[in-house]
Amino acid sequence: MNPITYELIKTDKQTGARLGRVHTPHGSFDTPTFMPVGTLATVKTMSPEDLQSMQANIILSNTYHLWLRPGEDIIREAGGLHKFMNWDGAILTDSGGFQVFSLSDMREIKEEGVHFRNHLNGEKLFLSPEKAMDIQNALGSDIMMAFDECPPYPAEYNYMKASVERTSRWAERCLQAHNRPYDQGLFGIVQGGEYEALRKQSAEDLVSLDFPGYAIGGLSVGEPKHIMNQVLEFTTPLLPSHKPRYLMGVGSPDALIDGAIRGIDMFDCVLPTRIARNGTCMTSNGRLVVRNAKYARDFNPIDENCSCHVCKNYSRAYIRHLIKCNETFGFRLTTYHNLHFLLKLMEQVRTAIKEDRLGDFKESFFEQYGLNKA
Ligand SMILES: N#Cc1ccc(CCNc2nc3cc4nc(N)[nH]c(=O)c4cc3[nH]2)cc1
Ligand SMILES: [Zn+2]
Repeated sequence: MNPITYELIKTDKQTGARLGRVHTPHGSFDTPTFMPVGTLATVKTMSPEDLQSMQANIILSNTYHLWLRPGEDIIREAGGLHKFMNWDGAILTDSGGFQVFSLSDMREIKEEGVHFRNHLNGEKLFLSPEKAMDIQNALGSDIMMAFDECPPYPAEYNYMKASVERTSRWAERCLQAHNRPYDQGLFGIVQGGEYEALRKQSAEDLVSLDFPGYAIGGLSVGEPKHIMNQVLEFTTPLLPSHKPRYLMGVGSPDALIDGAIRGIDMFDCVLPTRIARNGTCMTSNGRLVVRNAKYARDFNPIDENCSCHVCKNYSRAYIRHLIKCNETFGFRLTTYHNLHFLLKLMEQVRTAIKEDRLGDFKESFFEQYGLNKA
């Protein structure tokens, strides 16, 4: 039994977008979809009930962070991450590769794994493909990510080539070490930077290992938007059409639409939750910085086109007041709205695919959101 299966329902006649459905041991979800990020076993300020009410059905958590705090043994003893955080939807865990490279200094990449310092206390640590799999097995996530290197942008061709080849060897080691193939899915992560030949090499290496799904890594690392779109255009066709494709770290409305158009099924990003905590909201008319003084007496909802309970019951003036006073409830309200906004956007994208009009939807959304039509 393959724990993670994908059903391709239809493709959009106007673009390369696809409507699908992913099945996991903790439920199924329609794609394209957005996955809220819950790095430390919580989507910051959201309860599982909040997430259910906005119809989130898969969230992310993180191997590196949970390994450091509270440690995978405690989560294993709790019966796994679902029990520990009281979430019965699907969970995808990132493998820690990206966090090691983005959070800690004194990194030393060797064939066996990465030596680095704990970003919290400076102690020396070592993470390998095998260790990353052990931790994710203890967490019991439904979808695990292979341990990879996410090189910086830009990176020299020769460096990137060596890195891709090592990431492919690490992916094979992850498959060997993955001891719960019957109730956890392991996704390979395609690397290769902006280089078409290396993306091809990475995709071919990983497709030959027959993972149940594939992530496109090494993007959303500071490259210009058109580079990301180009990489997607020549990478997604290299991946099997009957398996899910996950673009890591992408979460702005325009990038979600552009990614879906290029055949991506799953997205995650801390953007909606992070900007919410500094009082910035996503709305159908673009970003709204609700902490600005101009909203002090504005008793309208964050977004008059939004049906979420925050927009039905609370005003910009009230939310601004809470944020200015650093009241946690204020962050709950902006976070709930932002996540609902992206989940609703993906529902609109799925409907547009159903009706073969995603290209038209992009035009009208970009127009109203105030985006150029790049
Ligand atoms: N606010 C905010 C905000 C903060 C960070 C980001 C960039 C996130 N980008 C990103 N996450 C990633 C995770 C990844 N994980 C792994 N294992 N491999 C990747 O190549 C990878 C690439 C990523 N690129 C975007 C918005
Ligand atoms: Zn709302």
